[in-house]
Amino acid sequence: MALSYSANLGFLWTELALPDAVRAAAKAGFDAVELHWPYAVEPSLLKQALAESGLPVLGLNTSKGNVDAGEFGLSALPGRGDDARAAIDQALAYATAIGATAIHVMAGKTNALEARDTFVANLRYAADRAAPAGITILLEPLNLHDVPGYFLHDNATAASIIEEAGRDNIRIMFDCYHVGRSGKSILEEFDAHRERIGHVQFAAVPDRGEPDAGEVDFATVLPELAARGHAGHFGAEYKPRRSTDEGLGWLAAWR
Ligand SMILES: O=C(O)C(=O)[C@H](O)CO
Ligand SMILES: [Mg+2]
Repeated sequence: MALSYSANLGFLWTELALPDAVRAAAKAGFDAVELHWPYAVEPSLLKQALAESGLPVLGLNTSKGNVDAGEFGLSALPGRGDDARAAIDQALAYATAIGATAIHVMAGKTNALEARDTFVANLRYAADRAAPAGITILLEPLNLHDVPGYFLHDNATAASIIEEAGRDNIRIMFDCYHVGRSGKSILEEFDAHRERIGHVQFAAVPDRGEPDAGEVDFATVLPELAARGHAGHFGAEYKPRRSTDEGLGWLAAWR
């Protein structure tokens, strides 16, 4: 079975302007692109590059908030409802302008008692506004080594939050790197939450470099995830050890 790969342009070709990174991903043979925080780029420039390349754009993230204050997302932060909803509106407007099909609503760093209720309310807000445009809302557990204090750090919690939110267009962004870095089995976690998974990402564990090195044998794990039911793209969200182009041997080898 041929797998489809998406280039995460938050990490790949970061030396290029975003529209040129889209062109580089197409030239390298990727099937799609996905973004982190594209907001500084005029959407029409991105749209033009996407149209030229013929690649779909899968998703983007809501704003991190006040980075200088250490924020990494807003949607689970009690008392920040206006900012969280503004970030969701911004993401929806940008996604609609470029034709992106999903938005990762970032929870943020908090251990407040009201965090879960706050996150559920903001996810419902996002899902209800995204539904008419056919956009999926993603939530992503991040490992606590990389993002200490992040509210959402395991798939079981993500699944129960989705259940509680009660909207059909909310899914888990299943990042194999975060699962592996948390010391869990990628296949077992995938099986446990398969019905709720909307997108899959990957990178070497534990260094987050190219996926053809490290503790996880992605050359067999990714086809196994496809065989177990993942029909979508696999998002290459890794930090190249040297240049992006020098590290693309895996893409040709796994085709
Ligand atoms: O860090 C990740 O794994 C992500 O996918 C997010 O977009 C946040 O950086
Ligand atoms: Mg990820």
